[in-house]
Amino acid sequence: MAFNIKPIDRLSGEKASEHINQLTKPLGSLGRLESLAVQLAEITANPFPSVCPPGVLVFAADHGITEEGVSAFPSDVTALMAVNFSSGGAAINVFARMIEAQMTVVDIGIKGHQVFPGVQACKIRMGTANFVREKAMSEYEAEQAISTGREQAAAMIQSGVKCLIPGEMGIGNTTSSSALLAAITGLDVHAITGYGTGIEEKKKARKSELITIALEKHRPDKENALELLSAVGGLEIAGMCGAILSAAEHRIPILLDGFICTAAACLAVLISPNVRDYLIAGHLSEEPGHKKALEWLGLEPLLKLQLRLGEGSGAALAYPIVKGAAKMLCEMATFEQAGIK
Ligand SMILES: O=C(O)c1ccc[n+]([C@@H]2O[C@H](COP(=O)([O-])O)[C@@H](O)[C@H]2O)c1
Ligand SMILES: Cc1cc2nc[nH]c2cc1C
Repeated sequence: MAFNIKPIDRLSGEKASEHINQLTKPLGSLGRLESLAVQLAEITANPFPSVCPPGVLVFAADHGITEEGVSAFPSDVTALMAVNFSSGGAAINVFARMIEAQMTVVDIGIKGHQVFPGVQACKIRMGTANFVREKAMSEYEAEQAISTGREQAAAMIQSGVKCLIPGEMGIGNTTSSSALLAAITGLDVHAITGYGTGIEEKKKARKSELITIALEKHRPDKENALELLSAVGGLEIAGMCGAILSAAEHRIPILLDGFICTAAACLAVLISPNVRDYLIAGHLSEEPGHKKALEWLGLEPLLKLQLRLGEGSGAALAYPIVKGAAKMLCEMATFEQAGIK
């Protein structure tokens, strides 16, 4: 599993930066939009980048750990939401239409034999195993899920997508993401574990306890993404990790969503550290571990809207800001063009 991710192109960034300084506005007056535009130039190796059209790629899978009562919802909701994605009624369908995004939904490990119309059928297995009892999946399955994500993103990019928005759906996946991040960052499990879909205090305490037990049991190497995914991961998290790596390989910016998506990005950075510079944090989720994950990556979120939905929703909402940064760089007049001395 080799990924060829080049460093971002500083020269294109410098050219973009010089151009921004000649545009008809006080120097630096577009604030973070300016550094974002420079980052887009560096990612794409083009001083005049475009992020249109965006592509939303949603991975859905189930989690064996739900047997332990770690979510406010039963795991059947993952399949029910896959049907909702098919019929266009989920929040991400609405936001994807709003930003004129291409959208693909991938069943990478939903429990059961149901086939979802319009959803890519790429099941690696029928949900993960309960990771407090046994490993969530084999390293081979983790690798297969990463490859699936890579292929799905490559297909989207092939069809013209210029900005990747990875999304997910998976009841129980905040437990998996907290376990992954506790292992990666070495931070206290309690500080990284939250209410997910909205569990009560007692359930949250049990959730932290289960994560601690699982990490003690499997002791994954904190720098080995495959070991981490195999021990306490999720199939949709592995899929997003592969999609993120693929976008970086193709010099396509990646707009991150919430907690689970950011956990996948941390794994991608473990696999190939250059990925970090291709990431843009769309928003800050209510899940407390998200702030820690963004700090680990060194990223500052664009929006803070108290979202905790997932699906790629927060990233889709942040997309117009990213598009605004690229459009400003490409379309504003310079002082010379406008005849202003
Ligand atoms: O994106 C986030 O930050 C986020 C935070 C909390 C929950 N979620 C979504 O809720 C589900 C996981 O929550 P839970 O409580 O079942 O672990 C999953 O489908 C995620 O998409 C997503
Ligand atoms: C209804 C519902 C929709 C979701 N979308 C992402 N995670 C979700 C969790 C639930 C429970």
